[in-house]
Amino acid sequence: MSRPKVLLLGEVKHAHETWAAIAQQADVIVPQSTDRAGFLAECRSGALDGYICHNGAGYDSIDIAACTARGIGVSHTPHAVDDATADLAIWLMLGSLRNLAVGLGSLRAGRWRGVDNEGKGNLPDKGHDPRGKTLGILGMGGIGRNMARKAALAFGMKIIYHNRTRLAHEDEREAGQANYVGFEELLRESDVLSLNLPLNPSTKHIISTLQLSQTKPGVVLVNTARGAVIDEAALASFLARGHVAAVGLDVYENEPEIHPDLIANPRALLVPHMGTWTVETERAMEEATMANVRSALAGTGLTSGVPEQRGLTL
Ligand SMILES: O=CC(=O)O
Repeated sequence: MSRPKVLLLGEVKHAHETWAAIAQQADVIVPQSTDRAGFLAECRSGALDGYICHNGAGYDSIDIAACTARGIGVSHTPHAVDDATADLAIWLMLGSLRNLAVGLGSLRAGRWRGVDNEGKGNLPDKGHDPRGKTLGILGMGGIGRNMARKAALAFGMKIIYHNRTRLAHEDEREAGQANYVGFEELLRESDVLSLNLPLNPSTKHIISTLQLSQTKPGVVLVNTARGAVIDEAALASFLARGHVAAVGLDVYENEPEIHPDLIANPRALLVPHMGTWTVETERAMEEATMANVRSALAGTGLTSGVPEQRGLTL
């Protein structure tokens, strides 16, 4: 029997031993093409068949329906990213509540807290403490729950959430005594609104003009999920008008482009998609990806297949 083939896209940065074990079992193919057409031709030559093991929690870059139709199983790395992404969401939340983007930017421009040596300029608005505020979480998967727990335990926040399905009582308790609410109530009641849901056709622009107009004046918005769950132009306009007091963003609709009004707005705390950018988390993600590769090679399917394919034999 011929050896299975494993196509490697990108490079292994941490999990070298696991990768070496895979290379003993399978022929590793590293694509040589430098453009899309060439790459597709290489895939057609037989390398891509069977499984796609994606190194990432979000898999909006993969057409799952097309894969399912062709019998291709797809995996992702859901749990490995939870801590690091939730940590960044907390950081963005605290930084936005405290108007830190203003201070960070002005300090480097030689203006202490926004004011230069001659006293010109404006002090940033005073920030707000998280304690006692309501954190609304849209999307209560692993990252949402992790953030909820930290926000409740460490910062004394009250947690409400909306999700496609309500969590079990025990899971709500562990997620900082989170209270399930309807979508509109979430918009109305949140002092901080954090987006922690996957991007797919039904969540694209789930936050747009209508939804933003239902939020509390002075709301703080945090997004570590995917840029396109928010209508970025609508967000920039609500921020410019001050209805949204501040935003903390790690993700954007057209990365690496960012809406110019967000770049220009000192109340936008902006990070270039670094939610999982830690040594430990990158390693855990690679290991999770390779666990899927090894399980597929062993003929036992995927260890963390995407939810859309749950129950299918692929
Ligand atoms: O954005 C990061 C991921 O989807 O894992």
